[in-house]
Amino acid sequence: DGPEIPQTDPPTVPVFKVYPKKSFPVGEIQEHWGDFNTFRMTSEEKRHLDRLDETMIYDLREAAAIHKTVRQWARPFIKPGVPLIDIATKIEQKVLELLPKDGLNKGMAFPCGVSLNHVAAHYTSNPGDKWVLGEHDIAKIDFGVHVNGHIIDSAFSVHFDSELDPLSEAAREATNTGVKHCGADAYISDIGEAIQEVMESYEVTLNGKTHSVRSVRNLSGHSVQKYLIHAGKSVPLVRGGERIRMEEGEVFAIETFGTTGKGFVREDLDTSHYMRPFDSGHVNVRMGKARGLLKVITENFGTLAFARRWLDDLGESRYLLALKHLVDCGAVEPYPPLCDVRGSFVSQFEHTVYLRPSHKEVLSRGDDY
Ligand SMILES: O=S(=O)(c1cccs1)N(Cc1ccc(F)cc1)Cc1ncn[nH]1
Ligand SMILES: [Mn+2]
Ligand SMILES: [Mn+2]
Ligand SMILES: [Mn+2]
Repeated sequence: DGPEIPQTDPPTVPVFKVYPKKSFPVGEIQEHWGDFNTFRMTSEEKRHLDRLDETMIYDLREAAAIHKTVRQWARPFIKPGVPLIDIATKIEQKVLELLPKDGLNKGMAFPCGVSLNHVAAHYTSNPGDKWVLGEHDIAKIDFGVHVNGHIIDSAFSVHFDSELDPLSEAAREATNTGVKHCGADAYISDIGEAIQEVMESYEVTLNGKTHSVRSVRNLSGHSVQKYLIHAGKSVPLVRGGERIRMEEGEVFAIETFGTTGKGFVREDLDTSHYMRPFDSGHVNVRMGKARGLLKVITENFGTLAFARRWLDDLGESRYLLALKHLVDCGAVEPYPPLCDVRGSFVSQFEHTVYLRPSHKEVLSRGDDY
């Protein structure tokens, strides 16, 4: 590591050169939820355990520093009249510049989603998408950054009509409540209940009609592991979840979605997000072009999610039939946009939280959200 290099405006210096010897900013430290956890804040043994996983915490903080730098830089051009494809590609390109991109060691963990209005998640422009952000829209900007497979998954909502303020505020506060209720040994069902209570305490009036904000009941936060964006535990947004506990050492993406619609999302519109199953092992694909495409996907994305347009960036063309074949034979999983009813509006905020032995660290906390 040479001497630290000050970040430029606009940011162009890879973040590991700005912070020498892994002195990346520390995320927001919170105590674990529950008075059954007070022993953690004091015990020497727990602080000792904190120090054991140095590489992971530094990788997460580096990825978080990049997420925060990029979303601050991007905010001025997330405005009405800007094509959605430009928002997604500019954010992705800036992430790759600040890492910098290094094969499967440093990169995007999944595509930059730009989901509008009743579309809650998993929408990003496919090649040729001409859609433009509108002044009455609410956009969910959701992107992932990883360093050595350690993923920061964080998202925020952008809107322009002040009528939508309570809808955005509801998700922001519900997510912060979820984050606050995280802790080693905390029940994920208790978190869901706390989230729903805050979310549904908000109401929003649109075109003279007042709605109580609802939690989307079939979306959830999720545990995260190395190179695996959803690691098996889901954190519900409503009461009545399973009595499953969070555990020390786990990383969670805590995300909440508020809606003026049904509070239930279905898959709709064209798929743009894809990901190989983590446990897929070797799949023998008969169709030649599909076999070649699977090789490109495995080499460039591994078990991380990718966008259809990223295949074009790699020089692939006329790949849709081969991609469909890979989906049909289970070699690649599609993640279509998740939509509430048309005409409804959905908001989202998301943070990545690390349950360290002595404290929890809200890695993606910035001074924006
Ligand atoms: O809805 S999920 O599939 C999920 C699975 C189990 C519990 S939540 N998903 C993980 C994911 C899947 C595919 C992607 F391309 C990107 C992410 C949550 C999420 N999407 C965006 N941010 N966080
Ligand atoms: Mn403390
Ligand atoms: Mn996300
Ligand atoms: Mn997530």
